[in-house]
Amino acid sequence: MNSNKPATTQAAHSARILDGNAASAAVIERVHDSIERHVAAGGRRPGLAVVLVGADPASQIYVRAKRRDCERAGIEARDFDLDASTSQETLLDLIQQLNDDPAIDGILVQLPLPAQIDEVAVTNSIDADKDVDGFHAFNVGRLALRQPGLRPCTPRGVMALLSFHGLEIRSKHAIVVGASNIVGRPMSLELLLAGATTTVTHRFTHDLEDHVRQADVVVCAVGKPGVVRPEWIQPGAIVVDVGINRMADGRITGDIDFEAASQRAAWISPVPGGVGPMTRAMLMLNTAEAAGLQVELPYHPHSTG
Ligand SMILES: Nc1nc(=O)c2c([nH]1)NC[C@@H]1CN(c3ccc(C(=O)N[C@@H](CCC(=O)O)C(=O)O)cc3)C=[N+]21
Repeated sequence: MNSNKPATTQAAHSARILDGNAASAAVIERVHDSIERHVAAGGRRPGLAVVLVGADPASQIYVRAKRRDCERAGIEARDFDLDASTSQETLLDLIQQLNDDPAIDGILVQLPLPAQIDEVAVTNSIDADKDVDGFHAFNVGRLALRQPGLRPCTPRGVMALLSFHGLEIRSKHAIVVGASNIVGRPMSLELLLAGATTTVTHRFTHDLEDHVRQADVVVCAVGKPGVVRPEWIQPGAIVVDVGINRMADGRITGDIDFEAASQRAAWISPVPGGVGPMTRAMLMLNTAEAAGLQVELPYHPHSTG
């Protein structure tokens, strides 16, 4: 990554990489092992319904990657590609069928949805026990109350990425930058449950710099580059970049200047190859768990006690 830089600079200051590709492959392998054992013993192969409404190019890329992950995990993917003009009623009817289908363990409706469809109505129409995205109000409530339930894939994936690299965050000061429904807010709950002292900043925060400067763990989920400046990062901090931004040349980059932040952080997640693959691995894990399987993880999860 820094191969065009002098080796001395690299050795003295470069952060270690939170390798999402390696961690994701290890998780998917364990999911696969668990499923193949289950199937060999006469069990039914877990099924995941992937519903895509419309042909948003980014969504198509993610959905294609999820289908590949299902093949690697041994999950049966059932694809439902609906026209962009699909009515809410038609989508709710499909979800009802999938809720009632015993061969389907997980239902994922790719977001964002077209404007004529109410995302909240759709999310809450999914059987909470098949809600492998963890977006249903029941599951968000269970997470907040520290009850067992399906958890949102990206925050769960961030915790798994930290665990996989042996990083303990209990009693550390964590900051979450961004407070969205699907990343920032559930991320703050995960960190809180793992015992981090957790600060959440968002669009109305005035003193972002001061908060970042005090953080041992920085999770950035803004969705645009440059909001968190690398010089604010405390030397030795753990930096997790959840942002995925597409540049003019089609390549993707995170929210944080990776090269500059690497000179200060002890650990940093790259984009691509950091949180993104973990989100997808957690989808496979959630689907196996929704099917009632126990998966032996390749790491010790953060204790939430
Ligand atoms: N119901 C629903 N659930 C989601 O989980 C969901 C969604 N809707 N809508 C869109 C976002 C986005 N998202 C990504 C997942 C993986 C990568 C990923 O694997 N990224 C690769 C690179 C992919 C590339 O090159 O484009 C990486 O970071 O290494 C990216 C984005 C899931 N989302």
